[in-house]
Amino acid sequence: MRGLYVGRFQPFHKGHERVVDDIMDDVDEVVVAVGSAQKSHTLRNPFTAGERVSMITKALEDRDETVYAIPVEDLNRNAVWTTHVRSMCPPFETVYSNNPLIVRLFEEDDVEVRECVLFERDRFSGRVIRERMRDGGDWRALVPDEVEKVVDEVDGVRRLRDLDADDY
Ligand SMILES: Nc1ncnc2c1ncn2[C@@H]1O[C@H](COP(=O)(O)OP(=O)(O)OP(=O)(O)O)[C@@H](O)[C@H]1O
Ligand SMILES: NC(=O)c1ccc[n+]([C@@H]2O[C@H](COP(=O)(O)O)[C@@H](O)[C@H]2O)c1
Repeated sequence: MRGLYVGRFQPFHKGHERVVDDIMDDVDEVVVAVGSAQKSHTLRNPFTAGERVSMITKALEDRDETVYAIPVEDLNRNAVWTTHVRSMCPPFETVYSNNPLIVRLFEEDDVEVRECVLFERDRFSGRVIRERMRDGGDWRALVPDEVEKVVDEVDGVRRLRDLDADDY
């Protein structure tokens, strides 16, 4: 059985890692859909799809279960987005999400949706991490070591600081 977990993962953090580990208790393989794949180089979406795939693949490579990290671009038609996701991913039976739109779209498609338990959401949040990167706070403690390496490899903190605040 495969489970689908959708997010933007800007960046992939320890809260996401915990969710994937919880999903692995339920299913044999996890499909991580890297949403808004076309977006990068903005304050809300600083990292490319390839960089996010690299973060997820490396952070989870020591797990026994197979993880597929698949970029999925946004579509200007919510009504057919689930079909679009299916067309990009290996078959899955269950979706894990707290995003109300995603829950609704998959439930209308008769797919079982399960809630993700939030893990220290006040710290483990993409927004908090991006703000710390910009402001010089300690973001490194909030992401897996492998994600820290990918951010450093692409000089991600400097990229974020150079971005225009109006892009958020
Ligand atoms: N700390 C966390 N614990 C458990 N689930 C989380 C946590 N943070 C995010 N999630 C869940 O992971 C999914 C994907 O999250 P997403 O990529 O939007 O990260 P985020 O931290 O919410 O980022 P942002 O602050 O940029 O919106 C969502 O369903 C979200 O609810
Ligand atoms: N019509 C669409 O393209 C559509 C619909 C629902 C969710 N999504 C995407 O799913 C992802 C959900 O992730 P977040 O939980 O980070 O918002 C985002 O990338 C969002 O753009 C896209």
